[in-house]
Amino acid sequence: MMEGAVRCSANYVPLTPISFLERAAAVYGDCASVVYGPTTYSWRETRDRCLRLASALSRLGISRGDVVAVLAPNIPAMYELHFGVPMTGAILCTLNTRHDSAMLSVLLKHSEAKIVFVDYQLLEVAQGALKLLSQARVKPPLLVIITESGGSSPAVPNFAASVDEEYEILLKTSPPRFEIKWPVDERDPISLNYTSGTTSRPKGVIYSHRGAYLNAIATVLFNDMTTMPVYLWTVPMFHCNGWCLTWGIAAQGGTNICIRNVSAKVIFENIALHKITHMGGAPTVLNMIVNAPMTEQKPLPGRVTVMTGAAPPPPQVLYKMEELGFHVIHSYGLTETYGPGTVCTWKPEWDSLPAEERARLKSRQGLQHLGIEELDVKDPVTLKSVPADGKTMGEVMFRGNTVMNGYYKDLNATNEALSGGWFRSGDLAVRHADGYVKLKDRSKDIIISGGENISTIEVESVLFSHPAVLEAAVVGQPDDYWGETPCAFVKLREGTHAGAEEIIRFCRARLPHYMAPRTVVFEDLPKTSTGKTQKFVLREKAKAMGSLFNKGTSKL
Ligand SMILES: Nc1ncnc2c1ncn2[C@@H]1O[C@H](COP(=O)(O)OP(=O)(O)OP(=O)(O)O)[C@@H](O)[C@H]1O
Repeated sequence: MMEGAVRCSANYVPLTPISFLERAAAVYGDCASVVYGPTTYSWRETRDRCLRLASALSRLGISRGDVVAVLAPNIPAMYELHFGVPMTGAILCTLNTRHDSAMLSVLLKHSEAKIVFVDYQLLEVAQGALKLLSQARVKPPLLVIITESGGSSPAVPNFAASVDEEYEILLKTSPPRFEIKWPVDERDPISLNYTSGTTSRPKGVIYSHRGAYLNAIATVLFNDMTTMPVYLWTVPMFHCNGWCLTWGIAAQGGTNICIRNVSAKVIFENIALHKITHMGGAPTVLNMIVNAPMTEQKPLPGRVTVMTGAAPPPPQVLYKMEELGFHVIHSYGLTETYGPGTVCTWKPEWDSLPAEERARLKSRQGLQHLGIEELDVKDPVTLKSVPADGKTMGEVMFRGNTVMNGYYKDLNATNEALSGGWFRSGDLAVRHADGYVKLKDRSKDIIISGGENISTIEVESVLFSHPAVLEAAVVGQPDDYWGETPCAFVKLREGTHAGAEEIIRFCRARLPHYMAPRTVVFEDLPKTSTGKTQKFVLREKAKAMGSLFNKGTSKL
């Protein structure tokens, strides 16, 4: 340290998003913080409720380092837990609302959660998980139910017999006087996020107060969120803490519009009702919006910025969103990068390009946001950067302050993921001449046919441009001659028709012959709750169909 410099509480405070709430209550005290149906809280009330929650938690025995889990949709309690739990020094573990009892019991056991907060509509699945824990002689966590009306919800028959506490009653009976347990070190854990489990068993990703603070700010900045945004909660808060905007909205004193279920109708209604300025959604949500029947669509009251990510957005969908007047921001990241890690920063000189070209440029994943020091596409063995030629593929790697602390109880996996001083994403990409990164595939999804790499994302974007195609996913089908051939799973728009031959012909006219699907299956696509297609399910199906070569068609 330079002579004369000191480090003390006057000039150094560990970074934590808890500060966002403290400031929001001071600066935006009377402004709406959380709206849910007829209920509206102000920032002062939200802070008061979070402090009550923290004092209730400590009364229930929660202290620094404990894990508190929650299984709930985007309701006010879910939002409050993002502050109330860290205020006690504990770690918030948000569970995926689509998990079954078996998976929940695995995650509850792994996380060693002391308490689990459960929305009343998810009580049965949670109780199933607790029963499995008891059967395995693991002490189940205390169950706190969240009802809609302070413990007397008729939707929960005799809940008193099956749960330990009720959320609103806990809040009512706990004083708002609570001495916040600030992080001792800003690297202390704030949350535990299990990955979506698209390609493997979920891994417990540890977020720190510092990383959460920085990623929330970076995300607010690249979403052009000025003071007091009105944010519609279409992204599940359980997914990377709502892409860190649970905390980010507090940083800007915004209003959180909570909704229990997401549909095009609900989205358009809420946008009009609350004058939404920002929202987010995986490409499947955007697809839902652009395909909404005219009767459900409503004119936008003003500029609505939509952050998309979690899966590759097809240019066609981006194009249609802009046509409807939405301003789309494309970001890419992983649970391990606190959700958003990149942004496809828009350049003014692109404004004058044709709409389709603009969508193509925007479908690229872009470059690192402010919280990430460096993003690179590298050879995974030599760690050499690939040339910016738009062709050479490498693995996307991240380095910076918004990369996870590690995987909970899995040091080997942590060391592997962070080896060489970079976080290895497992995603394959190229770098374009302007430096922007374009994802080609997950390394587990890429198809290798006759020694050539086929980017399933590229084939899917061609399929999406077919007027009858609503959704599409491409996987490798084992083939005795080629190794693998592309197999497309397609869901058609209602009221349209297209046969397999036509789809194949359409792709062959727009792609090199070897990249066009050889097989087309028409059916609904299996999805995770975070909007990703479960390609492993489709791969199994394609495998079960057997090699085309044996059927004498593969050499076409
Ligand atoms: N904008 C995007 N474009 C393309 N793909 C994206 C984008 N954003 C996220 N992804 C994909 O999502 C992945 C991250 O997903 P997430 O961390 O939610 O869990 P998961 O990878 O689905 O789960 P698991 O690791 O258990 O399989 C990225 O590695 C990438 O493949």
